[in-house]
Amino acid sequence: MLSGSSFIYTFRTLHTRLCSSYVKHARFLFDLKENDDACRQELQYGSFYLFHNLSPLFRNLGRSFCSPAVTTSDLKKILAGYGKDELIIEESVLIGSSGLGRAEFAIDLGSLDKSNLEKDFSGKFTELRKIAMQLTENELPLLAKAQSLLRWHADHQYCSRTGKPTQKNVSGSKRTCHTGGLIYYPQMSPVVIMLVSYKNRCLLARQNSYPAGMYTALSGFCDIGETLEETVRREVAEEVGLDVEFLRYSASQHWPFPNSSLMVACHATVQQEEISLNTAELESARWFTLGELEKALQWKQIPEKEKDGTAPIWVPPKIAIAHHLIQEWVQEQKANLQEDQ
Ligand SMILES: NC(=O)C1=CN([C@@H]2O[C@H](COP(=O)(O)OP(=O)(O)OC[C@H]3O[C@@H](n4cnc5c(N)ncnc54)[C@H](O)[C@@H]3O)[C@@H](O)[C@H]2O)C=CC1
Ligand SMILES: [Mg+2]
Repeated sequence: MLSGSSFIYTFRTLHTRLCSSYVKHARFLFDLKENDDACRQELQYGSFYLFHNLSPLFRNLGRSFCSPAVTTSDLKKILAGYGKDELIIEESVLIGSSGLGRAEFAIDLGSLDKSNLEKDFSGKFTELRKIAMQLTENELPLLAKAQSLLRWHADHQYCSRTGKPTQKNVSGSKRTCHTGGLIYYPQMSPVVIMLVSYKNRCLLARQNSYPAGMYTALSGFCDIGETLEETVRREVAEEVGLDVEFLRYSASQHWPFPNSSLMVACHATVQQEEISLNTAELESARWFTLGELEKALQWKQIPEKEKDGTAPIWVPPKIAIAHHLIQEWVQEQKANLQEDQ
């Protein structure tokens, strides 16, 4: 067993090692983002995640799926067959770096024939949303980032001031309108998601577009000029007519569906039970007990309807930050109950 001081030493050494590799990684990516020559050079040795009209390529591995990272030389060989090797520079975006310290890129090959590409790369281009629940915790954020960045470039081909085409830098971290001297950077919309609670129950809601039986935490886009705290208070007032008393930050998540949002998750308490539902926004909202939520969290896939046609209550899957908030609240309630015993 480690003594106190050697434990601290080991922890510090480990921490330093982790930090220095993290710092190296961050500086490496910073250089590639800012320096076109360095990024062009790295494009020779990187790996590529392939997309077709924003759908990533997947290979079926029997019980799971993976999105293969293709090397530059393999990609070059195949693109040369289409007479399109220049796409590597024109269309690639930098999305991260591998454990081996090589850059990772994403490229959308939407201008080429989809079924031929699927044969060439032995996979299928599949909508990310359809397959998201089957991906690992590392794979989904990387593909979500890649898809969001590729979508942003596809949607920002022209300058909104001059109407002239914009040019991507090599890494794809920005686009420039050289006529107007304007630079555009990829954007995410800030969204708050809050699990409102009152005493020992919490509030979940559903919109009529949600799948049957699914309830989730309240959420809403930030209006321009608002702080996150103001958005939480306004959205809760707008959607269910309650006044937030206390707010506690929990975590955040990049959410690519349907567009790139930065989800900021928190717990909020209110001092009033009576809900006044805004039916223009929500189909239903109600208070849930600990027992109901424990049950709702147990579903690993969308539950079948009951014989009488009613849908069991379920909550978003683990990939959604709403799941994390609900899970956190359940753990806290259980801990409170244990303390009271
Ligand atoms: N990852 C997660 O756990 C969850 C993610 N979400 C995401 O949060 C986002 C916001 O959810 P809602 O409650 O529907 O928002 P909301 O309550 O603000 O209502 C949506 C409406 O806000 C307006 N709006 C204002 N700014 C907008 C913008 N930048 N982009 C799009 N619409 C804008 C539109 O009229 C839209 O119909 C959605 O994209 C949804 O997918 C929602 C719940 C769970
Ligand atoms: Mg909302």
